[in-house]
Amino acid sequence: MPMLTFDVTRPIDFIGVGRLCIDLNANEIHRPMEETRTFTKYVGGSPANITIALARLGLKTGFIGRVANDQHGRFIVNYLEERGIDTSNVITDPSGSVTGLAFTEIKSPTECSILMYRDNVADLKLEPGDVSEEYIRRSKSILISGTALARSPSREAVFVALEYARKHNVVVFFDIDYRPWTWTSEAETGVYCRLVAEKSDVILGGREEFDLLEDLHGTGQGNDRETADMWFAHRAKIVLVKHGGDGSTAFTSDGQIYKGTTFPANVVKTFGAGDSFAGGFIYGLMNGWSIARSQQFGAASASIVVSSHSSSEAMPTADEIQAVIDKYGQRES
Ligand SMILES: Nc1ncnc2c1ncn2[C@@H]1O[C@H](COP(=O)(O)OP(=O)(O)OP(=O)(O)O)[C@@H](O)[C@H]1O
Ligand SMILES: O=C(O)C[C@@H](O)[C@H](O)C(=O)CO
Repeated sequence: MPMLTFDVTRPIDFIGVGRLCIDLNANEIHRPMEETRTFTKYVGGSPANITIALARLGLKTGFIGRVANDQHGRFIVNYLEERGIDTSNVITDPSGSVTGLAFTEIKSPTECSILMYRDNVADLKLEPGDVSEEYIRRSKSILISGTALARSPSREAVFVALEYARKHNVVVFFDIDYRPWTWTSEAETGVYCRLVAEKSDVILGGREEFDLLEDLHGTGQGNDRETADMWFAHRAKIVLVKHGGDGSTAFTSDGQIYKGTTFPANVVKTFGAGDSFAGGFIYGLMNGWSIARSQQFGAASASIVVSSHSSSEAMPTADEIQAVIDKYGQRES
């Protein structure tokens, strides 16, 4: 198995980069948004959720991002601090931007959708000058979310973070995290995500997301093996393709394939699955576990989060995840 090398002398385990937002999850589940009256507020944004997952698992985490200078921005920073996430590199944007909102509709356990409000959002105001080389140099790993590439100056800030990560041997996780709201076109998404994928050590995405990087327009028609080989020709050591309720497939640059199964869940909603999976999977890799065990840990974590109302708030502890694995057995295929 190709090992990722995490520098154990670094004081920070993991830094999330990009989106800090608010999720407003429908309280009246099994109803369309048109009939939904009340929502519960949680911290959201995929890289925020993954960082919260890893903090919950006990890693030393930090974040690089911008929040709006409003009550929601302060809610987010306070929440991260309560969770033990270092916010010294979270900047309050002074430009009058707003906090990104994700309204979630839970029509049925399988029919969920997200409605995002992302005009003039603070997270995309992140500037290259906000990214501290010293901060990144102190971390073992960083996570880039594809959505942070959707607009300048956040796009340039991501490339600066990548340069520092490469320079200081910081492991780069890239989650394609495609959200159509913030991009101008699929071609634009493909171009910028490819540039980051080429420089990343571990790439995570759904089949449709990888298709966008291969000019297949998110059809779900691409071939996982060919996808993996495309990125192994660059820098990647692990390519993980997520397949929803069908599990995931991990490819490693030494030619191995690992099929990850799912754990039983009382599904409330499907969103949050990818972020909780990523948290558990990254945690396993950072502990030096096998790919199969890391995938299993991610899948068990996801089974807990899809059975809950929130994404961030529901991120489980290592004991809670292990209890699921113990209950249902190893479920490796
Ligand atoms: N219905 C489910 N029941 C149990 N586990 C699930 C279910 N859906 C997803 N998972 C687990 O979560 C992992 C990631 O899910 P998925 O492929 O849906 O990610 P995603 O598309 O990034 O999710 P999201 O909806 O959060 O964007 C899967 O590989 C699986 O282990
Ligand atoms: O990533 C977002 O901005 C929304 C998330 O916080 C939400 O919980 C979700 O979609 C998770 O998949």
